[in-house]
Amino acid sequence: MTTTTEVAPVLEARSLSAGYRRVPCVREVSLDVRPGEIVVVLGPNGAGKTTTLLTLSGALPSLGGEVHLRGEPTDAALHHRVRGGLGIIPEERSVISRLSVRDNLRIGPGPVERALDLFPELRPLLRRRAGLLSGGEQQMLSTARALAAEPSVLLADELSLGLAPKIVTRLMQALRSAADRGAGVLLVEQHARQALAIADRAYILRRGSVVWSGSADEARANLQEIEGAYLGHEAAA
Ligand SMILES: Nc1ncnc2c1ncn2[C@@H]1O[C@H](COP(=O)(O)OP(=O)(O)OP(=O)(O)O)[C@@H](O)[C@H]1O
Repeated sequence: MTTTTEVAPVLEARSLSAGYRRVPCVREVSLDVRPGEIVVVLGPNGAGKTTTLLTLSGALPSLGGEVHLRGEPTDAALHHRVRGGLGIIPEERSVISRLSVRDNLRIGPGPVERALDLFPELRPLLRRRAGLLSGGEQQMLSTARALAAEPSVLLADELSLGLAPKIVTRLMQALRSAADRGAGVLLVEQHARQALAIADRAYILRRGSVVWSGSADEARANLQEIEGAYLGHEAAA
């Protein structure tokens, strides 16, 4: 894994506030992601992880602070950010059920062949309707589609949700490889262990604020304390 603190961030939140109907549930969050690293955002249900990711992507407008992409402040909408090199794997699998695997890849932002090189498991499934795939296969399709565009920044939300450990390992490996090829990856996860196994750094969000940040090594070494202090249910805080 690379230590990249001397490299300029590809993605930065500076005192970012975000929420719904003008009511912030994320307050003054600052974080950054550098090329070649995986940064994981951990936190209990309702901590504001998805809201932060959606606001970084441009899918939700910010309610304060700034988002910087490759050093430039931006308030562009999601599709502009995607054209500028941002990739997103949203929480709800973004495959189109009635289309074949091939057509789902065709409408993606990158070449179909590159997606298939990244996930050869999809080759025998090309003619199948995406709605008939297993959850793991659908997540591979979403991930392949996003990675085929070789994004310089990739945002992934709860990639592991409801999936078997073997598939999760496969997906995490694909993110690690993308980072090793130079992408900055921001991964939102509820399950700390598997995400920390491939991450370089971590932030913990609780009630809309960053309550801990450090290296993934540090987080792994203190996981029990961190889980006890920060990753319990919001209601129990
Ligand atoms: N579309 C929405 N409209 C209004 N409030 C919302 C909406 N989506 C989320 N919220 C609220 O915003 C807060 C933060 O939610 P968010 O989904 O960002 O948390 P999270 O950390 O991603 O949790 P989870 O792991 O459950 O997805 C919560 O209080 C949630 O109820």
